Amino acid sequence: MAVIEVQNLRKTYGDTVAVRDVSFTVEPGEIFGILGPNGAGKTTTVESIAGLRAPDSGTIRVLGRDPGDKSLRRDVGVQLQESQLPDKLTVSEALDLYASFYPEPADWRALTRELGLTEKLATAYGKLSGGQKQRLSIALALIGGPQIAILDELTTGLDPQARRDTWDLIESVRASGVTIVLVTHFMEEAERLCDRLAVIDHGHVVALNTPAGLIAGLGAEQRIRFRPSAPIADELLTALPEVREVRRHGPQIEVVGVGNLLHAVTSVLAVNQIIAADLRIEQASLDDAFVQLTGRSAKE
Ligand SMILES: Nc1ncnc2c1ncn2[C@@H]1O[C@H](COP(=O)(O)OP(=O)(O)OP(=O)(O)O)[C@@H](O)[C@H]1O
Repeated sequence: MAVIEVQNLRKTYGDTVAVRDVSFTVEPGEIFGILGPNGAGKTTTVESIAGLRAPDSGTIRVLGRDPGDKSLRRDVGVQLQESQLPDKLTVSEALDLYASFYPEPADWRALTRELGLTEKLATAYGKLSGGQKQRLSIALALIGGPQIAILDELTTGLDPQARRDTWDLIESVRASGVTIVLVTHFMEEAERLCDRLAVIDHGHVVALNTPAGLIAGLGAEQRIRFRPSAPIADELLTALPEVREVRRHGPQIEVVGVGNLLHAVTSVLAVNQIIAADLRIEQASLDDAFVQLTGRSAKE
């Protein structure tokens, strides 16, 4: 059974339609990504799932319950974009306070270790850097030992090393059985972490698939370049259904095509006892898929 079901969600703020018509389900134990350009409606969608916004229409079920159901506070951990704590509260005080809300809190010392916050336990919230505040808000989302964690712009403001550490943490949280909903605009993050992604644009789901499925759905061309160890006739390659074009660049051959191009080309070479030296492959990325779907780059 799906742990989150969103059906025809719609939410407006005055004249602004933030979410027009969004539907998707999240399965137990998956890392589900919500990807989209600025203002696409991602935060409004996850805030509605977290019970923080009342939809104008549509239905949401979280663990089979209404998002407003108080019993969900224990089961759903939320890290939102702009969580604010009192400036004078120290990191350890904040963790103690949040842990006290839950009957079986997670071991926050282990969490802070994984998040690189151990040295900041005595530091006041107001004195933390943006990245440290971000890491604390992730720890606070996980402290209740939730079944579902909703993380909005998880690694924004983190340096590349901290971002990678956070990815490792998210993977270990998932390995412990937690379902994760991740709002992101980092393609690398989406590709590395997410099992499935909903791409949201102008308040609609424009694609719903695995990262690999989104890329394959482009029907995008791939290019393979190599130097054959012996002469090869173009016809041997152009006869393959995957191959669209063969170009020659001096000793190098460039093959342009679709589908499982690499397998098709290397099989023909093997049959003809030709070795492909200096083989390079250029493939479409999730970024390409995103641009094709939304007409914009995620970084804009
Ligand atoms: N509280 C609010 N009052 C009025 N308009 C809002 C409010 N919150 C969001 N909006 C508007 O609703 C639309 C969707 O916003 P939302 O924050 O859900 O998008 P988003 O995809 O999360 O964007 P971002 O990536 O920039 O955070 C935007 O046009 C935004 O300006």
